[in-house]
Amino acid sequence: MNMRADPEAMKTREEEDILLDVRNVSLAFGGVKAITDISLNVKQGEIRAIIGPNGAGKTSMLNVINGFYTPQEGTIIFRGKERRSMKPHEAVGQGIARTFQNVALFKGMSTLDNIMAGRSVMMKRNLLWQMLWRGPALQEEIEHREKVEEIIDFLEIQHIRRTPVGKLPYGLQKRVELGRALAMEPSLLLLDEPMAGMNLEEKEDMSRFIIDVNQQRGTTIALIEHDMGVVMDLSDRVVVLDYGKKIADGTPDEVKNNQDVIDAYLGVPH
Ligand SMILES: Nc1ncnc2c1ncn2[C@@H]1O[C@H](COP(=O)(O)OP(=O)(O)OP(=O)(O)O)[C@@H](O)[C@H]1O
Repeated sequence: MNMRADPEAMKTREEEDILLDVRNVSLAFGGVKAITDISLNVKQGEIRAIIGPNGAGKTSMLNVINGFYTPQEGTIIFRGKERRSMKPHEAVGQGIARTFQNVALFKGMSTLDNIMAGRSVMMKRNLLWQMLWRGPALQEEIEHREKVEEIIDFLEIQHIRRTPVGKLPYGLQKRVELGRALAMEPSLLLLDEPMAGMNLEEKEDMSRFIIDVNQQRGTTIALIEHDMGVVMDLSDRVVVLDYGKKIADGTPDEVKNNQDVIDAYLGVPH
């Protein structure tokens, strides 16, 4: 049978490609509608951007995806399974990790320990287990440390491994935060404004690492970013929100030339 000619087979293949499917989600805080009936999906292996003017609902959407907020309406299907409510720590267990708009690291701890802290969510052995069975627990810790070292090499931050992160320039702090999220080995990595507050050189470095994470580690990425140049360069597909609604969804070129998007950014009333 010619698979190309079979619409059902093609549909199934497309569904298999979808890692995250957000369907008709609405979220309100009291009377404030942060998200109104938004559907979007993230395909396996892509870099997906969520953009829009201030207050458009981007962060709310990221918080819905990672389980921090439970929407009043709609469904979320991740890796083919529907879920309605989930705690953020469960998101990590399911393979979703994120970074934050303002760096959220343990400032007094070293780079190494911060990334190790990300890894600790994956450690199976609890304290009692470690006391009773030192051998296997030690072996497990060695394996986790090897993974952390691999991330430190990958992000080229060997030279700051012992430095307390509070003493690092902002761009490097953001890179350590990326490392901590990678330590969770996510299948979906959420980045909330990864370039915020960075200078041009730091932005170029971060862009390169995001592409490397995607291409070399095969991690699917969904990101919020205000820097349009970065978004258009990095993303495979872009969804545009405005006043909590989806106004466009497509390739960077399609979105760039969409009149609703141009109007939203220029502040044209609609
Ligand atoms: N916890 C909350 N309580 C009440 N209202 C909220 C809350 N979080 C967001 N909102 C409101 O929901 C709307 C969408 O906010 P959100 O932060 O998701 O937008 P955003 O696109 O991420 O904006 P920005 O680019 O400024 O970060 C705004 O009107 C905001 O005031």
